[in-house]
Amino acid sequence: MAMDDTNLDSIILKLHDADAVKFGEYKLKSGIMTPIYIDLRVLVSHPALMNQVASLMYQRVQEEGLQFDSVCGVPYTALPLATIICSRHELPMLIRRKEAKDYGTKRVVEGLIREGDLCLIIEDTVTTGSSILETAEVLYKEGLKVTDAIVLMDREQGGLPMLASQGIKLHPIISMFKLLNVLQAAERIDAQTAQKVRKFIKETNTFRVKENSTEPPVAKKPCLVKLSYAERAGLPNVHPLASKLLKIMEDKKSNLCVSADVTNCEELLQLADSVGPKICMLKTHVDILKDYTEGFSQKLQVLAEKHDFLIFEDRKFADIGNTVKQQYEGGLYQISSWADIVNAHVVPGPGVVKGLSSVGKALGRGCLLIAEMSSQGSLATGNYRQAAVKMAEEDSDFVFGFICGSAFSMRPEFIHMTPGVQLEAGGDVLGQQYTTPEEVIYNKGSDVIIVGRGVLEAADRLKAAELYRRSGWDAYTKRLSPNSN
Ligand SMILES: O=c1ccn([C@@H]2O[C@H](COP(=O)(O)O)[C@@H](O)[C@H]2O)c(=O)[nH]1
Repeated sequence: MAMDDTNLDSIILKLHDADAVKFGEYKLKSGIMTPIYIDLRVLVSHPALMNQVASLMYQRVQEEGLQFDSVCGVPYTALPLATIICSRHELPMLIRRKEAKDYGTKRVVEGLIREGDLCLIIEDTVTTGSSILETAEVLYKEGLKVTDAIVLMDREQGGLPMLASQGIKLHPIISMFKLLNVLQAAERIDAQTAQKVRKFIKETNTFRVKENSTEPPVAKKPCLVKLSYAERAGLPNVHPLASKLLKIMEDKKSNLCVSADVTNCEELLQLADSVGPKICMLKTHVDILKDYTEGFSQKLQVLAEKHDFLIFEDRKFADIGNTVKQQYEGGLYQISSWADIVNAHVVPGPGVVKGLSSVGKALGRGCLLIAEMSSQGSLATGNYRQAAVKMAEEDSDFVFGFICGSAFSMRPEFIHMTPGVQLEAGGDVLGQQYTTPEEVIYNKGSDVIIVGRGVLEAADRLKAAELYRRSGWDAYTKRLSPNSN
């Protein structure tokens, strides 16, 4: 059975009959209101149609000549589609859990996993492509490769080029414009409705291919962050503070955070004023200051405003929710009143984020989770990073990134920041380990370099900050260049 237009048209009309295509006012996952909603969950009540859809999807797999070792449906709507395809054609299937069990095997992907196997993703509807990316991220972490995804319905709002930029080629069966044409021709909708939806789709494209780029979006080797900081700042799900930081980084051409590990307020303020134009963020350890006063944090905020950088208090909260809430808003330092960003260990579990969020969210603050540490012998290894990702995804209205050694989240709205950076790789006598800006930003795909002693111990701190800024920025522009992989 070839996928001819008549067959496709008849499936579109059947989907409309089954109420899988709805016109009105609906909210998308991104929060945007849409005049058309595709609800393929209804397919489970229409087994004949479900079978036809699964056939169409498999037909596409064959037409494209896709080679793969296993198939994984994006939970939950695409799961029965993947099951039908795998059962009919005797293909090994993987099931991605949305929530890892906290008993038994604790697996996030069920089925036989062999390192390096290629997995084909099956999805019902694509808008921005973020759900496919989330599933691909989980599969990557299990050691699998993902290069292709088959989707029944592409809303044509940027998912295809966004996924291409991340190394995944999307194969849509039905496009939004095709759907509208068929429904209009069959007089299921009038011209005005069709036009309104077309206009909406055109105006709400969530991904822009770089201007002056003549290249079509082609599938590249999977790369975590091929988008520019500016592009990521405009993503629909990005945290407002992450968006602000990404814009600052783009405007100031700086992915440098200076770690102001000095012990008196005046020196810290002088440092902030001096290196301010070179940095996107200043990191503090307020509890090492000998002479902290409330006036100090006010002056620091003035400097942050003057030089356009964010303040990150590296407090590393690590207690139960009720305690961190008090540590964050109260005590001597009243951190929540002046620090844009704080961070937390994931050891206590989600309560630590909930406690901090109960104070910081309303103030527009944000949080980073410590997924890895730069110190020798750190115990934050293995599943630890995965736990941090899960916690970040559950509270992404407050958590917007990670402290880590390399980028691992496939969600471009999360920011990765890496400490332990100097111009020469090495370490100190107390177990700190250093890598270079090039390694961190270009090879490891992280977004921000955090530099302390590399700047603080230099004879000329401003000159050193400029060296690190340039080094970090050059590595970032190299990463974005079309020839890099
Ligand atoms: O894993 C981590 C987490 C935080 N840090 C902090 O970053 C700076 C690094 O200072 P350097 O002088 O550049 O070594 C420091 O404030 C640490 O507390 C880290 O190093 N590693």
